[in-house]
Order: sequence, then C-alpha cells, then structure tokens
Amino acid sequence: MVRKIGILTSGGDAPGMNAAIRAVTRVALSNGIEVVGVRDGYRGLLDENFETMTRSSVSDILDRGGTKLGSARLPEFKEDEVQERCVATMKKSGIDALVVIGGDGSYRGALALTQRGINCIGLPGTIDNDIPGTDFTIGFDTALHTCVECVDKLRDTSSSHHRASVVEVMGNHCGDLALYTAISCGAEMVITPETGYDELEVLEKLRYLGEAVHKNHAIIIISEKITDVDALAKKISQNTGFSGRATVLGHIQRGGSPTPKDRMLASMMGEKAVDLLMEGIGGQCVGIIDNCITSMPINEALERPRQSRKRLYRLFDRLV
Ligand SMILES: Nc1ncnc2c1ncn2[C@@H]1O[C@H](COP(=O)(O)OP(=O)(O)OP(=O)(O)O)[C@@H](O)[C@H]1O
Ligand SMILES: O=P(O)(O)OC[C@H]1O[C@](O)(CO)[C@@H](O)[C@@H]1O
Ligand SMILES: [Mg+2]
Repeated sequence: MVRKIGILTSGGDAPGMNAAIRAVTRVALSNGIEVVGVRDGYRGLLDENFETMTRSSVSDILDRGGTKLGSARLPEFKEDEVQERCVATMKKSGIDALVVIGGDGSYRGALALTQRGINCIGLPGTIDNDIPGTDFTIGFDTALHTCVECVDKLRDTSSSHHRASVVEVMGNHCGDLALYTAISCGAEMVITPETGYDELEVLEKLRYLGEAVHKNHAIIIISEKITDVDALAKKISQNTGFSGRATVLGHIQRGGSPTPKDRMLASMMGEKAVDLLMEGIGGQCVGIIDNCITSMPINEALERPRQSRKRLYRLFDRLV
C-alpha cells in the first residue's frame, strides 16, 4: 500500500506543471496519502531537498506558469550509482512512490527508478508535444497560444513593410508547435524536421509568392535547430523582393498562465497518476488518446512511433 508519494518536475518547464502538482497533491491527500515535493527534478532526490506538501502548499498555483518545485537537468542521473543514492534518500524519507512530470528523458529516469523498486508514474510535461503515448502534452496548448499571439502581431508589421518574417519556434526535434502555429496563423510556409529544409526552395517559393501571387508579405514558421534564421532572413533580403526579418520566440514560449485546456489536462492526468500508484502500478506513463485519459508502460510508450501528422501537413498545403 502506498503511504507517501514524492513528486518532481524535470527537464524544460511547461505551463500546467503547477496544475499537475496541485492535482497529484490534493488527490493523494484526499486518499490519506502523504505527499513530498522534491525540488529541482532528480537533483532534489540526490540532495534530499524535500518539502512536505499540504493542501495549502498548492493553493494559488493553478493559474501560474513555471513550476513551483523548480526543474533541472541532471545528466549524471543516468549513472547507476547516482540512481542508487536517490533510491536510498527516498527510502530514508519513507517515499515509496514517485510522480515525475517531464519529457522523454525524465520518463527514462522514472523507468530506471521503478526498476530499482520505487514505483514511478510519468506525466507528459513539455511544450514540445514530442512524447509518444499521448496525443497532447501538458503545456503544448499554452505555448501554441503564445506563438499564435506573437505571429499575429508580426503579421501586422510585416504586411506594412513588404517583409518576409522568419519565425523560429521551439519543439526540440518535433515539428508540432511549428505546424499548429502555421495552420492557426495562416502562414505562407512551414519548415520542420518532418518537412525537411532546402534553402533554395524557400527562396524560390518566396519569389513566386511575391512575383506571381503578388503577396504583400510572408510568414515562415520554422522549428528550432534547423538553420540559422538570421542568415536565412539576410538571404531573403538579397534574393527575393521581400525584406527578410528573423524573430526567435525563444523561452517566452515556455511561460505564461496555462490555458484552460492545459489546466484540465494536467488535473485529469494528476488524478490518474495517483489512482495508478494506489493500485500498486509503476513504470507507466499517463496520456490522452482520442480524448480519453489512458496509461501504458513507459518502455512501450518510448518505443512507439509518433503519430503521423501527414493529414495536417496536407491541410496546411491546401490552405496556403
Ligand atoms: N536515459 C536516462 N536515464 C536516466 N535518467 C535520464 C535519462 N535521460 C534523461 N534522464 C534524466 O531526466 C532529465 C531530463 O531529461 P531531458 O533533459 O532529456 O529533458 P526531458 O525530460 O526530455 O524534457 P524536455 O525535453 O521537454 O526538456 C535529465 O537531466 C536526467 O536527469
Ligand atoms: O531551457 P533550455 O535548456 O534552453 O532548453 C531548451 C529546450 O527545451 C525545450 O523548451 C523543451 O524541451 C525545447 O523546446 C528547447 O529546445
Ligand atoms: Mg525531451
């Protein structure tokens, strides 16, 4: 029987992590289970940086971005010896199960701890939407809203100045944030790891848009880690009729009050995590698939191919 649950947030923060912390805490407490907040991801396990969570310690955080518990990356957590030390600190404090809110890397850590005898449940917290085993991650919807708001503003000024705006969005190696932003904002081009990138093709398309379609401006949404967007903007100015400007949205995408959709998702997933631990289940991750809250083994989720976005790319092409 689970008596004390630890909870931590790990990897890049995401809006809605606080809502998940609140849900796990309150659902567990209402079932007579103690909750311990672990500060700064796996580092807090190593340093025994724990705080007892009460109902009031999660008051007033539902609408806050970031994570109350702090997040970190701890590369040495991959080492056996470090994991063993973490298990020891948890045992010493009576923590017999753990909820890990984070991305795929954090999931691997949760799986490793489960294999060492501490039941862990992973919740998908990242703006990247790059975690298999769920249609949507906590934070993606809020980041999308931020991107859309920014690109709508860029369109105003781009159209006044006959400019082509190259907008770099996050996503790690996943194109979802770029694709959803591009469709939502009516962008002229989208470049992601899935579409591939050919600079000459981009310049050619812009010349066509300017000369044949008589477009006054163009918005190009591009995923991070594909090319130097400042250099691309310069090439656009030199080789097309548009003046190119680059905007990197950067970490602004990770902040802000979570949307109601993310708050709901986080609350439902937090509840599911506690339910699973109460059933004595560990090594699983929670997801939302076809609008239902589900769970599956972490190793199965990590091996699953990501859902194809072919239909959405086709939609984008049809809408341009
Ligand atoms: N293979 C692994 N085994 C054990 N722990 C891991 C492993 N990979 C990552 N971790 C732990 O999880 C932490 C977070 O991983 P990572 O930096 O990949 O972010 P993430 O959880 O994928 O989130 P995001 O990509 O959204 O920022 C790492 O710093 C490390 O402590
Ligand atoms: O906060 P950092 O370490 O700069 O990490 C940035 C990365 O984290 C994410 O925001 C979330 O995984 C990615 O989109 C981005 O590549
Ligand atoms: Mg990751």
